[in-house]
Amino acid sequence: MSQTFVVTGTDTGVGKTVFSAALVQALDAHYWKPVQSGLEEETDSELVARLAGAEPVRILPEAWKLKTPVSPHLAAQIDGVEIDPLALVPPQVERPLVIEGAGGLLVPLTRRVTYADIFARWQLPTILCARTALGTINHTLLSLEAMRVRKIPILGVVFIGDEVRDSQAIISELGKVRVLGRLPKLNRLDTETLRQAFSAHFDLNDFGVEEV
Ligand SMILES: Nc1ncnc2c1ncn2[C@@H]1O[C@H](COP(=O)(O)OP(=O)(O)OP(=O)(O)O)[C@@H](O)[C@H]1O
Ligand SMILES: C[C@H](N)[C@H](N)CCCCCC(=O)O
Ligand SMILES: [Mg+2]
Repeated sequence: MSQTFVVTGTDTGVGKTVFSAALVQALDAHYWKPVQSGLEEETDSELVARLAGAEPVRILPEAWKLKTPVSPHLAAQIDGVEIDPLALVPPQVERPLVIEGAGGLLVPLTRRVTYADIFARWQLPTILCARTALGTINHTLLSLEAMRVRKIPILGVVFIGDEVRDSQAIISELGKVRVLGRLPKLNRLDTETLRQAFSAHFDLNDFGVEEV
């Protein structure tokens, strides 16, 4: 069976979806956003489809699509529904699968359960997306601690942003974590620039693919 990866982050807006699109494109993978909160603008699934050039069959339907761009637990309450954490089971698919959480690690899906609890149950290789900007050392090390205390399998950290060499190094050293690569901020964000950036900054061997 092909490999499934979970993409989480140190915060909302760090670049999980853009990195997910790059990985989906590189692995010719499926993408799944179990819970989408905020439907006014382009959804994460739509962004991945567009940036990865993925045909519709590769984009798996969200389990919950919630109107308001807030924490999933509140977005569900506003829509008069409740997210059932036990219903969040990674689909069995032939291709590799990239699953994106929402916001950062400890984002609540209900008033009792956070995404970290789900990732701990899934026991899948989990990628932590982090900014390179000031503040990321604390956010990233805290997120790694939260992952380790729950025994969430950590594949590594992906930095998103301009290079900040010492922040990246101290996170790797103190966090005792592999840096999978850094996705630069792209002035023009499209399928081709994303493909080139991923190819230049990441090694497919780190994602279980033998590079030929
Ligand atoms: N490498 C990049 N180059 C250029 N723009 C980027 C890059 N990564 C992210 N962005 C931009 O930053 C914003 C946030 O990115 P993204 O939607 O991927 O964050 P996220 O972590 O998935 O957020 P959410 O928690 O809402 O899912 C978007 O406008 C996106 O276009
Ligand atoms: C709406 C946003 N785009 C994400 N889908 C949800 C982010 C939840 C963040 C909750 C919080 O950490 O305060
Ligand atoms: Mg996203």
